[in-house]
Parts: sequence; structure tokens; C-alpha cells
Amino acid sequence: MDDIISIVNRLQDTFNTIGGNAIDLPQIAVVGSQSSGKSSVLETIVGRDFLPRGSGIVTRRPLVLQLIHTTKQEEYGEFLHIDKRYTSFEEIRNEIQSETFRVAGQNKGISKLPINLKIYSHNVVNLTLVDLPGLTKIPVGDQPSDIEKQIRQLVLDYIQKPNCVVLAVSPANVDLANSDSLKLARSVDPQGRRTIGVLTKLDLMDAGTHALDVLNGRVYPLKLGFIGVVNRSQQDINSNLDINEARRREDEFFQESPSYRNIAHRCGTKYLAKTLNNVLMNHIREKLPDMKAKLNTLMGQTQQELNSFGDATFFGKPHRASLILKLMTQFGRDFVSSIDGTSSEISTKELGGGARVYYIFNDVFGRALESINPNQNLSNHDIRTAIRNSTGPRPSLFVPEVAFELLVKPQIKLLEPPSLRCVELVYEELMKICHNCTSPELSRFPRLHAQLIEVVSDLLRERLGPTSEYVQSLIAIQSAYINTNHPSFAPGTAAYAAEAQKEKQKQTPSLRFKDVQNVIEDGEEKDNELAIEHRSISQPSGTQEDPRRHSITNQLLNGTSTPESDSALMNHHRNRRGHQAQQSQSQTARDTFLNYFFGGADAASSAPANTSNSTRTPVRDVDEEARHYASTANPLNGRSGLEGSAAAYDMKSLGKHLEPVPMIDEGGSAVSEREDMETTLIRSLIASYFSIVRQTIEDLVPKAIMHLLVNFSREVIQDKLVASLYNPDMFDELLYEDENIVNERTRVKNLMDAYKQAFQVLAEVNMPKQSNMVPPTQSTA
Ligand SMILES: Nc1nc2c(ncn2[C@@H]2O[C@H](COP(=O)(O)OP(=O)(O)OP(=O)(O)O)[C@@H](O)[C@H]2O)c(=O)[nH]1
Repeated sequence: MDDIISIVNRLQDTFNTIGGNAIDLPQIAVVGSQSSGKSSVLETIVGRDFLPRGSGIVTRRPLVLQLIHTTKQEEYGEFLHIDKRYTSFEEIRNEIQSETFRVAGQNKGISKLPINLKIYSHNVVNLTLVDLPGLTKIPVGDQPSDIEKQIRQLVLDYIQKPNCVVLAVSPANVDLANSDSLKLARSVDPQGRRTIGVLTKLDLMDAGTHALDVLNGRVYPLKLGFIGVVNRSQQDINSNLDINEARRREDEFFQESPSYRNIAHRCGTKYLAKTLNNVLMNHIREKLPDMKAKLNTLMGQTQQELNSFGDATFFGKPHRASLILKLMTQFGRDFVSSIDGTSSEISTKELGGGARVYYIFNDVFGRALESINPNQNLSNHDIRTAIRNSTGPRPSLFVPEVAFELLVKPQIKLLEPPSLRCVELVYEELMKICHNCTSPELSRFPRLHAQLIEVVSDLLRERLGPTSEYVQSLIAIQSAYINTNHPSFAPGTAAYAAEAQKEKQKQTPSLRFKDVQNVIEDGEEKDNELAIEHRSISQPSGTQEDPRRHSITNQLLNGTSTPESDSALMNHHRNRRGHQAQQSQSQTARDTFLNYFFGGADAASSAPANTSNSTRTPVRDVDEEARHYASTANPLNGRSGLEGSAAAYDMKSLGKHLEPVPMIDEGGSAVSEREDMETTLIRSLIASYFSIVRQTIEDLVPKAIMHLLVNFSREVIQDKLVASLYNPDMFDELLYEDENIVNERTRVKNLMDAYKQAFQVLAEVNMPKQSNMVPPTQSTA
């Protein structure tokens, strides 16, 4: 029995340490009619005098008695309602009495409110016993009329729980057929599986009668059987008969009684206590598989929790350096793997790490660039003014390239703010990643963690400047040189021109845009001719000019070319080829034409290379252009016809009638159809060129950020961390452990030890001695 007690106690102690109800130990409720001897039975199980005794109703409140086994010699009791340790059992009894009076009153009334008492002793097994008010039938004194019902309900509240073992006490000197306790026990345990019958007062039976039939299970069937006991009489109590002496007398009674001598080994309080233990053990055995499985799970979880505090091999001063290095490497690796998306903790709920950087590039940055209007902040007035200014005193003949450059550069600058913001967003994202790089092991060392974050933050901060500057220079580079020769630049312009031309075609059936294009693309021979022609036109003034050229060019531009004129043109050029062919060879006819349509104020000086590839950029209304050209400008030098004869005017007399020139033309001067056309064209050209630059920036900025900020940081992080923090003088400081974490680790460690111990105990319980495990049966009689 000692083995069982010790195993049960150890198990209970183990689970007390854990603080959980891992074992569902049974509660034993003592049920019986009034004065049947319930309190006496309880007292003998505990082995101490501590319950109020007497005739009439004594137990008027449930007494929940927790017996707690301790290894200390000192025995004491504690009530839940009072913060005091009672070492005198006499005092405990008085406290029960006064507490009963306090709640249930001085009369014979009862209360459902239990009194909770814990008894700590090395003589007890861990058990919870409940002493309940005795069952009555008739109210006495000033008891309420439904006292029987009240007590019955109170008792049922306890015994109907499946883990409650019912100790049904019946006095032997009353016929068992009248036993209220058995009747009530049967209502909750009809199979009699968890009811132990206790027959008290065997010593008070009439002479010549005995309870052998009951004790042998022939009268009332209970799986756990009946046990006969002899408690102290009132007389014994009054004379303070020692409880151990009472037990000895009880043994004597059964040994010497001719009726019970044969079954003396399964009678008495001692045997009752043993039976209760067996019931307890059986209960544990039943629960064993569940408990083991539960314990295994708990051990697994606790081990995991323990592991999260770090590898135990790194504990201690000699391992500080390797621990720091390990944590640093882990931090750096986490940072890199978060960026690369190779982290083991990839979320399915939200974007994280590198995916967010991609999102910034693709969605945020991409959309920000797309949303920029290429003509933002550019009014028609601005464009006209730019054109006018760039043509100087001359009326513009063609859309001036200088004006286009002037206007497109500030627009390119619009790409700078979103590009710089993109750098910042990625920087912020990397900062976030760095802050999220933590592990339970690292969180043990808050100072090291903070330092790791600080070093990486510094690194990122250092890279922010150069990356932003580079991105800024990417925009500046785009503004530095406007490459109208870009292969993608022409189609947009041509599309616009085609659109504009369609409008015109409806009105002028003369030489059309298409025709001009056809002329351009009509074979190398003609192209070369035209190239030579343009070269001639571009001669600076003062050069000897062929007068035939005027009419040929005008014919072509006016769409009035004839086979004759074409051949004349050819002949003319053949004649000129001798001295000019060499110079023209490197130039194509496309250059020539584009200088017509895209010529600057000074067409002769505009770089042909700018337009050499823009084969489909005839952007002017050729008819109108040619007419305008013929009427207002000298096609040879692009100068106004007025210019040459300016001296013919008497400026002094004119001055009297002319208005002063305003600093800003606020729309006072009428906008001609032609100016309107030019403005629209410039807008289209800006949009076309802007989209090329935008595309380049959209491509280059993420690359630059990846190279200068992201990749750079991930490559140097490890070196940077080691260089900054791997210093033996700092180890103590860096490895300072948070007090709460130390406590938590200790708690988890103790928990793990307790589980291991419990597991060991359970292994022992699994193989108990057979004799201890068999519940008492009547058949052995
Ligand atoms: N001679 C003798 N007297 C007993 C025995 N058991 C109990 N008594 C006496 O019977 C009386 C009632 O015993 P208790 O143990 O107080 O009975 P109870 O069922 O707890 O009483 P309530 O709590 O009032 O219901 C006491 O005076 C006991 O001394 C017994 O086996 N033999």
C-alpha cells in the first residue's frame, strides 16, 4: 500500500507543481442519514480528531476536505475563508463549528456554501473527501419544512459527478432496506460501479444479530462491496479516546467477533482506506493511456518552448563568442532570406519582405510614373511663347527643336519625385524587414537585438544617400541630352502627324502627307537627290544659288511636280553632284525632309543626326508649309522676305504708331491656326518623348535601387555586423538577458522536469503489484 500511496502522492505532487488538473483524481463524497457516523468515518481515514461531533444534526454545510501529502513532519490545516495556518486540530474543529454557525445560523438550518479545508500531512494520501449534511426526513426545531428536499439536492449536486466515489454510510443497527444513502447512491449509480457501502455501528447491533449477509454482498449488490467499521462511540469521544487506540480496539472487535472473524481482513477503517486507494489507483489506470498521450504532447510542446530559448550548448561564459557569432549570422541570414523570399516563415496572409519591394517597383512606382501627365503644367501659352522665343525675330517656319528641348526638359524632371520616393519606400521596407528579423533565441538578448538592428539601420542609412543621388542623376542624364533620334520616338510623332494630316486631306487634295512619305521612301536615288537638294537649301546666305532650285522645290512642296520638273530636278542635281556628292553621301534624304518638318529656327545649323532615323516624322502640313514658306520666307535662307527690305521703311515715323512690345504676351495677339497646330504638335512630341524617358526610368530606377541599396546591403551585412559588434569587450553588455526571460526559461525548464518525472511515475503505475490493484470483492468471503 505504501508503494501505491507513494506513487499516487508523487504523481499528485508532480501535477501540483505543474499547476494543472492533468489527473482527474476522484472526489469521495460521504453520504448517509443523520448521525449514521459519516464524520467518524472521515476522521478515521485522516487519522486525526478535527470534526465537530455530537448527536443531532452536526454537519450543516458541505466540508470539502483536501488531504495533501507532504514530506514534512509538521501537520497543519488551512481554510479557504481565512488566511491562517492551523497546527492545532482542536482549533480546526472550533473553526469549522463557528464557520458553520456563521453561515448556516445557530439553529438546525443548512447551507449549500461549502467550507474548504486543506490538511497537510505526511500521513495522508492526496484525496478530496466531502462530508455532507446527513439525510433527514422530518424538520426539527425551526428547520425549514423542505429541509429533506434541500439536503437531498445538496447531496445530489456532489454525487452525480461521474468522478465522484459515493461512500454510502449506513448504520448497521438500522435495517438496510431503510438506508437513505444507498437509495440516493443508486439514483446516480444504478450499476453500483462507484458506490462503496460502509456499515457503521456494528458494535451497537442487537445481541445475536450480525451483518454478515450485507458484508458478503448477499443483500445489496455493489461492485466495490460493503465494508464494516466500528467508530468511537459518543462516550469514547467524550472521554477523549485516542484515535489510534480506537483503531486498535476496532481491529480487536473484528478479530474476536465470532461472526466477523473470518472476514476480519476486509473489515475496519484501515481496510476502508486501502480500498479507497485502490479505487483511486483503478481510476488512474483507466485514465492512464489518456494521461500518457496528454503528457507526451505537453512534453513535446514544452521541449519546443525550451528550444526557443536557445541551444543549451551555447550557455555559459566560454561560449559567449560563438553565441554572438551564431546570433549575428542568424540575424543576417534572416534579413537576406526575408528579401529573397526564402524565409521559412512565409506568410500566406500578407505580403512581406522582398515581395513588398517588388510591389513597390511594379505597382507603386510603376503606377506613379504612369499617372504623370507628360504635358503637366504646360499651357498652350507657355508652348507658344517658347516657340516664339526660340525662333527669335523670325516667324517660325517649322516647329523649332530648341523650343521642344526647352519644353521637354522640365517635364522629364517630373519623373524625379516619384523615383526618389521609390528609393525611400524600398529603404523603409528594408528597415521594416530588419526590425522583423527576430527569433525567440535572439529575444533573450534585447541589447544584442537592438544593436543588430542599429548596425543594419546604419548600413541602410549610409546607402540611402548614394542611391538617391544616383537615381537623381539618372533623371539629370535624361535631361542632359534630348535624343530625338531615339528609335521609339518617331512612331508616336508620325501617328500624330498622320492624324493631323487626315484632317487636312479633307480640305486639300494637293500633295499629301502620304505622298511626301512616299517620296521619302521612293528609292535611294531620289533620296540622294533630295539630300543634295537640302544641302543646297541649307547653304548659308551669300553662297551662290541656282535660281532653278526655287521653282523645283516649290513645285515639290506644293505638290505640283510634274515629270518634267522631276527630271529637271534630277538633272539639276546630277550637275551639282560633282562638287557636292561627297559631302552628301553620309546624309540621307530622311535627314533632309525632317529638317523641313522639324527644322529649328536655323535649319542649316540643326544637327541632321538628330533626325536621321526619324524616317516617319513629317510633322507639318506640307501644303500650308510650302505656301507659307513661299509667301513669307526665303526658302534658301529661311529668312523673312521683310527682312531684306526693312531699310525701306521709315522707322521713325512708324514708331509713332506702334504699341510697345509687352513682356508677356497674354494672349493679346491672335493665335493663328498654324500656331494652334504647332502647339498641338509640340504636345504630341513631348508626350512621345516623355513616354520613352519614362520607360527608361521605370526600368533603370529599380535596377539602381537593387544594385546600390538592396543587393549591396545584403552582401555586406554579415561583414558589417561582425566588424561592428564582434568585440569581446562588448560581449557582457550584448548578452545581457532580460530578467523576465530568465524567469520564464526557468519556469519552462521546471515544467519540463516535472513532466519527465510524471512520465516516469506513470511508467511505474503501469506495472503495479497485482495484489494492490484488485478491488475488494465479496466472493473472497
Ligand atoms: N458506538 C458507536 N458509535 C458510533 C459509531 N459511529 C458513530 N458513532 C456515534 O454516532 C454519533 C454520530 O456520529 P457522527 O460521526 O457525528 O455522525 P454523522 O453522520 O457525521 O452525523 P451528522 O453529521 O450530524 O449527520 C456520534 O456520537 C458517534 O460517536 C460506531 O461505529 N459505534
